[in-house]
Amino acid sequence: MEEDDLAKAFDAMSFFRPPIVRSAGAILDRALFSKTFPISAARITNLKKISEYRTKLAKSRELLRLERITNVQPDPNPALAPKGTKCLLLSPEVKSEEPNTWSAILKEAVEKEEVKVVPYDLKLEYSYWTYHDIMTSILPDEAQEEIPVGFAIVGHVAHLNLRDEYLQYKNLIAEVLMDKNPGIRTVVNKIDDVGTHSEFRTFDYEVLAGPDDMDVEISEGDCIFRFNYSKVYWNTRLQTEHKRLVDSFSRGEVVCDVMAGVGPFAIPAGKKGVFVWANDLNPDSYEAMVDAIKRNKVQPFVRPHCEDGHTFIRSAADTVLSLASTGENTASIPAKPYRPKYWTGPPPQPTIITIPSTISHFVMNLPATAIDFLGSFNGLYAGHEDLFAEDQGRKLPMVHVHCFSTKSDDNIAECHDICQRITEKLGYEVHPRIGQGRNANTEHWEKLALQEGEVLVREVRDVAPKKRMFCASFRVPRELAKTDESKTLAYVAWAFVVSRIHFSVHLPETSGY
Ligand SMILES: C[S@@+](CC[C@H](N)C(=O)[O-])C[C@H]1O[C@@H](n2cnc3c(N)ncnc32)[C@H](O)[C@@H]1O
Repeated sequence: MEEDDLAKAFDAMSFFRPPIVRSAGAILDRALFSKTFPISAARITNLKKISEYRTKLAKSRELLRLERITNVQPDPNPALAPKGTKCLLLSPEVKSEEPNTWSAILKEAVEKEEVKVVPYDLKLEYSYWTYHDIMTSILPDEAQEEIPVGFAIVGHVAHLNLRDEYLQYKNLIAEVLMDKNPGIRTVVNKIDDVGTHSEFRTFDYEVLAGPDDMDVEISEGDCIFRFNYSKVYWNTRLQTEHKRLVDSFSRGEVVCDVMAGVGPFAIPAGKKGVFVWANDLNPDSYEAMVDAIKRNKVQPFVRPHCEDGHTFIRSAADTVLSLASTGENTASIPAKPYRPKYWTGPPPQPTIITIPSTISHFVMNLPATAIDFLGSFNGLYAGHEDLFAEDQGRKLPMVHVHCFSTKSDDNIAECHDICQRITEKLGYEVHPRIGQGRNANTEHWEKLALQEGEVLVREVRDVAPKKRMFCASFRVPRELAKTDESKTLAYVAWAFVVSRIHFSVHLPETSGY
């Protein structure tokens, strides 16, 4: 857009403003938002010339350019409109009574009697204005600076987290939000911090508009999930993290999702042919995950569990290992029902896939406390060390543990903080991966070739002004997988004492963090 074009667009924006209706706190009266703007229109006498004049008047920049309003309208004259006469809406600068405001193009068209410039009343109603327009018009001056715009949409539910100063307008905000987002039927406001309500990371809420119906259906990662949003954890903002980890798993691997929720890692992973041992302690999450497994037809790949993550880490490793001994280490994938019309051969056979005997990845997304679960990896494969002997070509599992830390520009202090916490809980000293870019591509763990004790700390998202969520990935150390727990407990106690006396980490000058 040219500079004066921009200026014109800006003028039009400031000309077409909704009426000021300072009724915050009161009932939303939609009728008060109707406003008539006296502008002009070019009546086109010959219908066939509409498109020609539309182009010409656009060129002379006299055509009205207003979002969501088409500039070809029925003629304002009630006698002509039914006959199909059309007009082109003009910019507010073009006045029907003042030919000196017309361009040469317009003047010439009028002289040729192909166009007549007539007054036009453009009526804009409540339905025209955006959420932001309406809130600007309703809220008092002191509340204009940060009009609430951020909310999560989970199915038909809009989830607000209003700041205290906006609570007095909460019902108005909710009503307008619902009016302006046709897919939203219920608006709720969070009334405490996630996690304070329950260990299952659910939240207390208040319904601001619509029915108290929290049964939602959502789609993520090409999968459908149905759950009650008040009973289970769901966060739309984790979509990228879910996809990132799922993309990094390979078909045919075994993944253990220790805190799986309703399955946003597990179900899409299953859909891509990854075997998933998926667990959540919350019975409602477990139920929703069972439903999602059926709904998305991933039964051969995803096995749901409902137990404490501390014990699940070990029981999952043991179960996967014992499958071969009981002959249950295969999955049967039904053949696709489609067959060519004249097929006379035998029905297509299911595909049988062998499930590996060891787990390739553990996912632990419970950022507030997941690091505390790391002790369970001690002795994970004690007595089965030969499984990971050099000649077996098998790697110890990767652990992807989510956690919170502080926020900084380079994440260096945070990487060390996270590694120190992992060291303490694991009973094995780990350190940040050196020379790794802050947000390294993790699609191929093999290519990253993490060394034993190296941790790749990846930023996930900011959760508060001073708090960031991370995902720390590392391979279970060989020593640790075979260590018996009594030795580890002694190490943890020793590490704890040492960390209280002195703990310092030096970052090599070449660090790429
Ligand atoms: C932050 S949510 C993450 C859920 C899911 N992975 C996701 O990405 O949406 C953490 C989950 O851990 C579950 N949880 C809490 N304590 C647990 C425990 N001791 N063992 C297993 N799961 C637990 C909660 O019920 C919740 O579903």
